[in-house]
Amino acid sequence: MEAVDYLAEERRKAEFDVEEMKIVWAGSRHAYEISDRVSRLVASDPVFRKDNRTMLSRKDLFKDTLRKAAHAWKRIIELRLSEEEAKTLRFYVDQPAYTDLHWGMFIPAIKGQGTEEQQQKWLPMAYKMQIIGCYAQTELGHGSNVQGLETTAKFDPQTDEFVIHSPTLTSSKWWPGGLGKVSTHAVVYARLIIDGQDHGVHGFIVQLRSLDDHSPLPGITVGDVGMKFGSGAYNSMDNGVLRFDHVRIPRNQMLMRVSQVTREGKYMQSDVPRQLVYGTMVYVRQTIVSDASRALSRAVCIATRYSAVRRQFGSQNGGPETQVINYKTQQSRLFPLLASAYAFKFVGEWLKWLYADVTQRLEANDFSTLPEAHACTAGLKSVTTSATADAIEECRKLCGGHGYLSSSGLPELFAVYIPACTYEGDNIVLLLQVARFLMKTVSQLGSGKNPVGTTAYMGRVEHLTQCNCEVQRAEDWLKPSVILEAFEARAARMSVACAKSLSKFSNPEEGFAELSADLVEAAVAHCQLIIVSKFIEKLQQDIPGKGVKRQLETLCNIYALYLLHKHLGDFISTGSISPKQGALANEQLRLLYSQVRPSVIALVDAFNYTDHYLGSILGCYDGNVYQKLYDEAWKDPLNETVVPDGYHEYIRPILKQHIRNARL
Ligand SMILES: CCCCCCCC/C=C\CCCCCCCCCCCCCCCC(=O)SCCNC(=O)CCNC(=O)[C@H](O)C(C)(C)COP(=O)(O)OP(=O)(O)OC[C@H]1O[C@@H](n2cnc3c(N)ncnc32)[C@H](O)[C@@H]1OP(=O)(O)O
Ligand SMILES: Cc1cc2nc3c(=O)[nH]c(=O)nc-3n(C[C@H](O)[C@H](O)[C@H](O)COP(=O)(O)OP(=O)(O)OC[C@H]3O[C@@H](n4cnc5c(N)ncnc54)[C@H](O)[C@@H]3O)c2cc1C
Repeated sequence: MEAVDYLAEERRKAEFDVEEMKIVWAGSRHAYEISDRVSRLVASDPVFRKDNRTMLSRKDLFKDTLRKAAHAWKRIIELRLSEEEAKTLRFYVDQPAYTDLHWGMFIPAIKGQGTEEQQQKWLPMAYKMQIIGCYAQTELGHGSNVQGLETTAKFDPQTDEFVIHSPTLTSSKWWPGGLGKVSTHAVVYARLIIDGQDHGVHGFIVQLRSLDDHSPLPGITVGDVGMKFGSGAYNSMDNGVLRFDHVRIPRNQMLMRVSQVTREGKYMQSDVPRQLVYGTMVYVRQTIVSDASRALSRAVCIATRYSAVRRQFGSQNGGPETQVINYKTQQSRLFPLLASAYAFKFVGEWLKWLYADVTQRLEANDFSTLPEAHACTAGLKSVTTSATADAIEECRKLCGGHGYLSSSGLPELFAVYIPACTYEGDNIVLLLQVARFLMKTVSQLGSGKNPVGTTAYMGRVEHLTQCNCEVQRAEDWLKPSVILEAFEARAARMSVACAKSLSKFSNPEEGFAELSADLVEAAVAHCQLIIVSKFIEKLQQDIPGKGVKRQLETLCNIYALYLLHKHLGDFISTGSISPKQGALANEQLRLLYSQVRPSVIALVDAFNYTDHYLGSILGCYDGNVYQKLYDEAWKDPLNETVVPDGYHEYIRPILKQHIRNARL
């Protein structure tokens, strides 16, 4: 029987060229071709099957992950995939694995913090996966506060070695992915102690397991931290615990780009800033922003397709009921998330550029843009992951009861995604970093140092703290300059207000702690301004394809006005806009929802996700939801027998108790 395309009518309504939009979404025609080819390759390979994942026991899931990783590596070599293709393959295989930490943190840590000599020694082995590494920073007692780590690395001048030791229970390394069962090596962050003097936290390459039989080396206790939230999800990862009992490593295994220890035990600092020890985190935070748009677009694709298929109420004369996507409440919850997926995609692309730029500068010993890169990666990681985690849960609710089924794909997506709000820096802790950067920027205004980059708007602070929004009619909100000024005024005024409040404290640190909730809000306002402004900048590019740019303009306006509506309190209390203008923004937003409505299915089709990747019956391309849900239910192990196991022990005796009672 031919599959019916329940969404075909929706697709006919699209008001733009979806094939061209696929290229915009992918970033380039080249990226689109890679993504399209690799996604099909993964979907057609039985080893990469994942529909049974949430049913597997932890041990089986872990073994399945090892099998997939080994198979992926084999295919990468056989097909001679480029780095971009390999990363795309990892994305579509869609299962967290030790390889993420090996490629995503261990190798970048050596590249960013190792000397040329160290890179030449370690990287070839790591690239060939002859050694497998992880990133062992967090401890049982300290994660956010990196300076509070307790593991020690004491220099022994007699043997020219460091002695790595876990002095307390709380110094046990705890959480590193890939550590629990797989990694042979780790970059371990420990306090460098020379001659009793503590030089702070540094990175060290430490071998953990034998390359012959995988057993832990002497002095090393290592294992998995145990089951995590949800079924399937992040349980494919062996997050680990690790303790050192006076483990010795050669001196040349301290990562020495930032600072060095000589044979004589002299500590030397090069002219690169100490903060480069944190450089790997900057790199990963940047990748996490792009990942946010992927996770969000996936949830939105599921909820949008299902909302077009699902009907409730409104039947007239026995005709079909209303598609739930036509309810204004459904639109006002869903369409901003669709717009956010596009917004995060574009800001992720920009952040990738910013990171490449700062890396190039660092290589030329220009450290001037490092603070901004840190603030942008920290802030955007925080804002996009928090919004995405909330959005996935909203998408589940948008799918009603069926969203709660594992086969909707949403519960597992939520469970696997939410730690992104915590790992690579707790989102609040990271926003406080942004706030510090903003307060520093405000304090330097008028000192002759003009703010640049994402804080350039602060250079117009006098205007921004006094300007009046020019909106008089709802359509005035469609002007990018009006939107930008409202967001700039809000962000500038919130930062300036925090700076003023801070100046009243004699002890700035005390003031910072006291005002931290307001500071976090100012940081969010600044980050949202960046996202809005990068979306607007994207639209200034030449974007080919019938109707493509127009759709993106609509999405950009939806994103900005949705934020404005959501944070109306900020905009009005800072006087950036009036209550009347807030109401006009909301009026315009409603019109935009109606405008985008005909194209929403095509807008999620533009993500070009295979049914394999989506992993959702509710989101399948053909929309044949009910038949698939019905068929899937019968595949559940509980339905393998008509009468359940345990009937004779536990159900029958209860059912029969009235007979016994009657006999008594
Ligand atoms: C089965 C499938 C298999 C398929 C296989 C296919 C094969 C594979 C092929 C290819 C695959 C490719 C895959 C790649 C995948 C990549 C994805 C990677 C995913 C990783 C998943 C994530 C895992 C999570 C890992 C972690 O969580 S690691 C631990 C993270 N920890 C933190 O983030 C800790 C947070 N805390 C801090 O960062 C700091 O403590 C602090 C909060 C910043 C405070 O620090 P400190 O006390 O030192 O600072 P301050 O006094 O506040 O600041 C001092 C100054 O320093 C500045 N600063 C701070 N940080 C930085 C920084 N990072 N950079 C620059 N500057 C910084 C700060 O601003 C201050 O400046 P000042 O001018 O004010 O002095
Ligand atoms: C799935 C997963 C994978 C991970 N992988 C790795 C890995 O590969 N390698 C690695 O080294 N680590 C890893 N981690 C650890 C991770 O980086 C830390 O958990 C993270 O940095 C948060 O630190 P924490 O757990 O100490 O949280 P805490 O700092 O204890 O946070 C607890 C609460 O305190 C609040 N808080 C903390 N400090 C402040 C402050 N200054 N002001 C206001 N509020 C504050 C936080 O907002 C939060 O609400 C992983 C964690 C998870 C969950």
